Amino acid sequence: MPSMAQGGLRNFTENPNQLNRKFPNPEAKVDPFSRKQKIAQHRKSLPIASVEKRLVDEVRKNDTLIIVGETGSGKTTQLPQFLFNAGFCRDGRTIGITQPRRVAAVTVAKRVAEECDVQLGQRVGYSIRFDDTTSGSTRIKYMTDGLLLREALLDPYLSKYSVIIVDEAHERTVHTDVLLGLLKNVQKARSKTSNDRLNIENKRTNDRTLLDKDNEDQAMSFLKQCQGSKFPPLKLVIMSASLDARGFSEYFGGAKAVHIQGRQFPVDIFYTHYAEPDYLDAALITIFQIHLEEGPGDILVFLTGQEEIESVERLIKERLQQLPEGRQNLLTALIFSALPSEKQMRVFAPAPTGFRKVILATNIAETSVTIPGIKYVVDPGFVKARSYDPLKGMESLIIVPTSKSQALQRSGRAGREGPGKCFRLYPEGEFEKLEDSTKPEIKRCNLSNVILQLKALGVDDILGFDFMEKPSRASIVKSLEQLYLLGALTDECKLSNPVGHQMARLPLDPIYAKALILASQFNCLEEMLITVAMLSVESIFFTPREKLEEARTATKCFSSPDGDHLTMINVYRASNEFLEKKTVGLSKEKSEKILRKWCKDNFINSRSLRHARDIHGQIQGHVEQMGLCVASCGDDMLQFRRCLAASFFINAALKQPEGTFRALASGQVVQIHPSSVLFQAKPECIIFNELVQTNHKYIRNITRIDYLWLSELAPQYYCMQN
Ligand SMILES: Nc1ncnc2c1ncn2[C@@H]1O[C@H](COP(=O)(O)OP(=O)(O)OP(=O)(O)O)[C@@H](O)[C@H]1O
Repeated sequence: MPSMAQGGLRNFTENPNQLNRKFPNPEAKVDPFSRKQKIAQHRKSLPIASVEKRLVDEVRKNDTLIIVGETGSGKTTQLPQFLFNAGFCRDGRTIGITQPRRVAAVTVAKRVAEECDVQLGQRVGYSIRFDDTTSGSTRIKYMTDGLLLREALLDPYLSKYSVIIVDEAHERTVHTDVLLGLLKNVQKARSKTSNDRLNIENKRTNDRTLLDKDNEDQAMSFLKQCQGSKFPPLKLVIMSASLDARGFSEYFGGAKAVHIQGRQFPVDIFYTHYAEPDYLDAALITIFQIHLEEGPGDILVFLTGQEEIESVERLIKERLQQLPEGRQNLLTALIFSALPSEKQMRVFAPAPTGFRKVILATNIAETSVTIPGIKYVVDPGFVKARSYDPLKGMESLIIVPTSKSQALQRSGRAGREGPGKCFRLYPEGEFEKLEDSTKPEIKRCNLSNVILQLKALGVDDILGFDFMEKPSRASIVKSLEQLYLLGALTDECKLSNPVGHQMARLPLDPIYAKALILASQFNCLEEMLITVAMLSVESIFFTPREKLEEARTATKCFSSPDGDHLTMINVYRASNEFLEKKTVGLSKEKSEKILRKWCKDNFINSRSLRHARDIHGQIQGHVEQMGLCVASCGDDMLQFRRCLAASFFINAALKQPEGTFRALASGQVVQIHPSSVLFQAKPECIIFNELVQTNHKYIRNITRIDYLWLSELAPQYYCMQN
């Protein structure tokens, strides 16, 4: 391999339209302030600080307000504090701020608590799935958009909120879009209840004689219905650095949009001269180029997923060893959604003195977060996105170029504490060709989860729901059909009782929620809990290219001839046995260390396994709360495979004469992924969980089943087809 100096120095062109290049470098200043004073000073210096009064006035005057301001201008951290100080929580109500991602909700809440000089969980807190730090005194609450949707199930008027701020609305996650529609309804309902209350009360006091008995009764019954719902109108603020203000304004009936001018620090943007044939290699070279040639500051690199991140991490470590000892001071830190939260938080810890940190991240670190120390961003320009084919009912993940607004958000992660640099690994001309914004997720995903939630919220007419951008009729109909086939909906398209309601309570994809419910009837819920947990993480095995044979031999002892689901159960159980035998009486840290070693010896990805164990515990809590019976089928794996067939019948496939498979639902020709334990065996009939589209259509997570089980266990589908 060529040395870095010879091998791959990239030439970058600098974008002539850099922003605000004249800013002084704050690192050069000696800071005489204490941390508290420093924070106060920092807050005053944010561009948003100069428009505090105007923003508060606009929120007072408008029920819905759209705020667009540069990344880092202070929207997320400051606006809630401005509104709190202006009295928006005076009557005990709360300001809610939604984020598309958990990590943003957590880190921003921590930062704002520190800025307010309060303990997290007091005035300022966060609430995300499985982790709630709020208390009765929380008035500024950061949360994920999905969590607010779940709150609406219990409190349809969202009565405890005076203001809801939908942050990073440009991301247009499916949850954001559903939330926007829902918030519009809540706003209407709340202004109706407050107007009606006002009208009725006015009538009762001013015109008592004109109010006949019936009307009075009606009015009283309405007031009773609204018991506890003396709601002031709900204020709604939509924010982002890069959203299409006009589209949002139109959706909210001509809502006002305000723009906050200015950014805190400049970020210089660089492009490559030519297109890069291998963006991972280009990223690697750029990382080392920065490390060897640029001044101090950490590096943030955007990659598309766990596998890519882990392979770049390995390559960095290998290449570091080729550098002289004094230049090996580069540490890696990883962040992606399948990583447990406490591990994700590690990227926020400063690098030890004398070291530079390189953070390898997915788009989880793209918006809202401030990672202290980041001065350089490396952006290859790709993202893994969901894609859905409603005709085939198939969802897949594909790697696609980012949009302009994503590129802008990524570069915005530098320049938050001082001037920064962003290296885009594509030519400037390519940037111009990118889409302005990302296609809303609701237009490219399976909607069964969303529809289940809307039904549980009492929205029955899904086709008539006021989406900001309506998903296609075909995908709504396909998802309704899937929910019906899973037994979540009745013939009248209402949520079924109890199955539909139970499914809506579980924070999982409907197909997995149903699998758990079915497993309690098949007496194999213990096995299904493990399966669902293991399916929720990225690849459980870790197969380095150079140790392929060794890995194959080591993992053989877990392999089940029946398929990947049973193999996963074997791994999980083996790890349990190992922990029980080897770690009795040891501290948590020691046990974890020993388990990591065991994973390494067995070519198991210890991160994925730990995460699966975590998820397992959380889902088990849910199913126990719901009163499902957690029993094991013991060694009767036939029973478990029948349950898999009953659960995942929509994803069944039959072997074709030439060794490929035909998915029964869509008719697509697919191939077993080489990572599957059934890659060689190729049984006659299988069910699978995932379709991955690269140059081939691969299916993963596969179990062998008997073809006849399909019509026996899923007659609603297979008898209908014949
Ligand atoms: N956790 C943190 N640690 C250190 N500084 C922080 C932290 N969070 C925010 N800041 C500082 O506050 C500034 C404003 O952050 P904030 O998230 O409010 O901006 P924003 O306008 O919402 O940006 P974006 O659109 O990128 O989310 C940042 O540029 C950074 O300087």
